[in-house]
This record gives sequence, structure tokens and C-alpha cells, in this order.
Amino acid sequence: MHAHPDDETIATGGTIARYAAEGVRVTLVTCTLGEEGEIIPPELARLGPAEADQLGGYRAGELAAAGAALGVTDQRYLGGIGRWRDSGMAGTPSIEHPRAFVQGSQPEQVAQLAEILAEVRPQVVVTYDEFGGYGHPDHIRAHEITMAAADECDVPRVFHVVQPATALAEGLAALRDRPDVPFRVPAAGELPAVPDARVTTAVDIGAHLDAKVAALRAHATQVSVPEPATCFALSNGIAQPLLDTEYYVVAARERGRAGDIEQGVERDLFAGLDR
Ligand SMILES: CC(=O)N[C@H]1[C@@H](O[C@@H]2[C@H](O)[C@H](O)[C@@H](O)[C@H](O)[C@H]2O)O[C@H](CO)[C@@H](O)[C@@H]1O
Ligand SMILES: [Zn+2]
Repeated sequence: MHAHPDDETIATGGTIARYAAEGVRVTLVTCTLGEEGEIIPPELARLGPAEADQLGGYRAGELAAAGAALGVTDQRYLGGIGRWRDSGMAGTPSIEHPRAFVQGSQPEQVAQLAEILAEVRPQVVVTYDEFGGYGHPDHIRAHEITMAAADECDVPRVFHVVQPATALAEGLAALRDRPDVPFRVPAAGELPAVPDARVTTAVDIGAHLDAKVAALRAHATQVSVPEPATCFALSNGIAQPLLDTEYYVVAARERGRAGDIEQGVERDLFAGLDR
């Protein structure tokens, strides 16, 4: 369950590709069309909200291509395509738009997601933590409605996707020594991360990095990926490492709330479940 076209790949692209390849039915729900995103390629700049205002439709195409690269066969928009609009970054005027996602009725949005969960009956749902990963208002709203709908529909397991501090710092350090990274490599601590101890599940996506890179490149208005694909950057030009693992915190588990995890970190979101 993601807020904008690009989040599914940036945060969980390897996990999606891995489980899709293993035959798991993956349903991707995206809340908005990303109408307020900055645009990286200059030749596409006029698609933005101040001119043609066509970025949402264009990003729907990017999302379809990224989903194909990841093996997604069930891709949906919360409330149907175009129902909720990208609210924009905190403090920007677009948050006042009447269709802005965060202006919407939370009960209505919970009901829209609950309808999908009641149909699909997933064993596992993935979304952001309570901070939305990095504080974007649409991410926070996506977290809130997912936790409510998953509780209402008794989803067996809910996970929050996170970046643990050590893996992120090690990934950035590896970039710092490379001559072929065309982005600013941030200092450790500049990008949002969580304490390592919070991680309950680490999913090895090494065999699916090619699919993740192809999907990142499909989101060309939002993401730049150099060759070789050692990292990527959003429109802020800040390098983010491409790690061979995606990390999660279990937020709700069929044996009660988080905290039932045996010692150590699990390696499979479906550990102990009959897929
Ligand atoms: C990954 C993600 O959530 N991207 C969002 C985000 O985009 C950022 C935003 O444009 C910011 O101003 C830039 O500095 C940053 O580089 C972008 O990643 O917010 C957008 C507006 O809500 C959203 O469309 C995009 O998907
Ligand atoms: Zn986002």
C-alpha cells in the first residue's frame, strides 16, 4: 500500500519482484497519481501542475511500466484512478486542493482499502511506519488508513518498510569511494533511518535487483539511475544506495501485536504462513 507512483519501487520493489517471481499474488494499491511531483527530465517539465497539469496521467503510465517490470499483475488506485490527488510536500499550497489525499475523509479512505482487503484477503500487507518513512503527509495518511483497514479486516500480518541505520550508512560509504556516482552522497544521518534493533524481517532481494532497477528507470520523471546502477537519486539529486536487502518491522502478527518474534531477524514476510 503506497502513496505515490514510485514509492512501490523505491521502498519495496525488490520484495515485490521476489514474491511475484515466487508465485505470490501481489496486489499493489497506490493512493494518488503523484500530480505534484517535481520533474527531472527538462523535456517533460511542462507536464507539471503549473502548465499542462498532465503529470498524474503520465505517472500512471510510469507506474504501469514499473509494475510490469516487477511482475505485478494486480495494480489498483485507492478509490479508483484519480479519486485522490497528491497532496504535495508538507507546507505546500497543493495540500489545500479539494481532492488532496490528506483532505479526504479518512473513514471513506479506510473503507475503500477495506473493500480491497475483503476481496483479496491478503496474508501480508506492507506499508510505511507512523512517520511515513520520511514524513510526507501522503505517506503518513497511507500508514494510518492501512493500519485501520488491516485491523478491521483481520489481516494476519502487517509490516512497515524501513531503512535501518547501519545498512544505509554502509551503502552510502560504498558509494563515497566510487568515481562513477553522479550525485551528492549524503552524510550518514542525512537520510531517514531507524535503529537496527527495530528490524524484525530482512528480505534478500539480491536476485531481483535488475527488476528493481528497471522499475526505477520506468519512473523517469522522479528517479535517476546511473549506469552502472549502484544507486539512484530523486529530483533532489541526493544519492541513495541500491541495497540487496529490503527491511521491515512487523506491526501486527496473527499471534498478537508485534513482539512475538523469536530471537533474531526473520528472512521471509510469510514465515510460518501457508502461502
Ligand atoms: C519518494 C516520494 O515520496 N516522492 C514524492 C515526493 O517527491 C519529492 C518532492 O518532490 C520534493 O520536493 C523533492 O525535493 C524530492 O526530491 C522528491 O522526491 O513528493 C512529491 C509531491 O508530493 C510526490 O509526487 C513524489 O512522489
Ligand atoms: Zn511517496
